[in-house]
Amino acid sequence: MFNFVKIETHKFLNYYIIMVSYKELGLVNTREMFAKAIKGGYAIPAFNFNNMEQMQAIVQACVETSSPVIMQVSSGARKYANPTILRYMAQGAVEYAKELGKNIPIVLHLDHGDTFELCKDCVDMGFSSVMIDGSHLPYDENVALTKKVVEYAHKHDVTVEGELGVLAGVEDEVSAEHHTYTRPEDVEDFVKKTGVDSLAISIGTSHGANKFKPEQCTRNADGVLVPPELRFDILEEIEKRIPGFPIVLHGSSSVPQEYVHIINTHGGALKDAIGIPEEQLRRAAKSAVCKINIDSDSRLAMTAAVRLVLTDKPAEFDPRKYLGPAREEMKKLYMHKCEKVLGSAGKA
Ligand SMILES: O=C(CO)COP(=O)(O)O
Ligand SMILES: O=C[C@H](O)COP(=O)(O)O
Ligand SMILES: [Zn+2]
Ligand SMILES: [Zn+2]
Repeated sequence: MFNFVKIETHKFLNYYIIMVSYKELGLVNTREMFAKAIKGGYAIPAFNFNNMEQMQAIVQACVETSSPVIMQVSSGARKYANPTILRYMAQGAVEYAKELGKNIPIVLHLDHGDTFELCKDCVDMGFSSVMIDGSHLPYDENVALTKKVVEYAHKHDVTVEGELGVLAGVEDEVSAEHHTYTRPEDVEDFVKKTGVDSLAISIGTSHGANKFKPEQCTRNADGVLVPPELRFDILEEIEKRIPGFPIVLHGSSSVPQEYVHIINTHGGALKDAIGIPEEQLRRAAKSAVCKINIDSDSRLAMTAAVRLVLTDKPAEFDPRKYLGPAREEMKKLYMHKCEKVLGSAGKA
């Protein structure tokens, strides 16, 4: 019934873990989801989670809006929450969605996998999708590593996301104004040689809450900072070279200024927090972009809600009294993304 994987960690002692297929957990891979999203002109939300409140908020929001969803975990999340606990949380998410009355398609995805071993571990533990991010490597090494992951993952019907081009910002230790945009002339070769199911590209987004410096922005009539536009010309060129191929956008938080304001007026100190305007994400979602990654906005929603409660009710010390409102705020944010930005609402 069970498949055991032997992990040799010691000369004399062998450890075994139970291999699970994501299908046994009620999860789905991204194949059908992406095909429908490209045809329908919308994008699937890929929300990161690290804890129970985020998981619950994602499921509640996607059930209520009837949206398919990709729940993703980074290696940092695996370290923070423990890999086994996260896997059971994803399984719990599937059961929770049913309990809430809707069997929405849920993908459990590894975000920014950096080694073959990590990706293999996730496939063996029941992930239905993995990202191998070789974007920082020389091109040929990125191809070789990605191909190796694809070969293993596809044996288990797990889909794979690769990446070409370097996102500026925290991830790659390059400063916010330096991007290495994806070279459209590489994408066809990369997709053909590796067999990946989707491709993350770099067209001006970046990770975190400081995506642009104020000097890179202009001001609109209301005095609000407007960042430079994403490189839609590169996206269009990529679409021409690999028509209908699923494209992924990382670093797509919008950094809602309401949250930044609440945080900064309740003891916080966020400086120059600027994100991707929603209008540009709406435009991207209509194209071959079929997965949009959002993590920072959820962190901002949670932090704003917690700061509000702790400032306004300094005698409060029951975590449920601040994590509960934080969960409610994240749910509102996720619903907004599905309904008003990505267009995934009603597509489950
Ligand atoms: O790309 C992301 C996760 O892989 C998240 O991006 P943000 O930091 O813009 O939310
Ligand atoms: O891509 C980065 C994601 O936002 C995950 O971030 P993390 O590595 O801090 O968990
Ligand atoms: Zn990357
Ligand atoms: Zn990312």
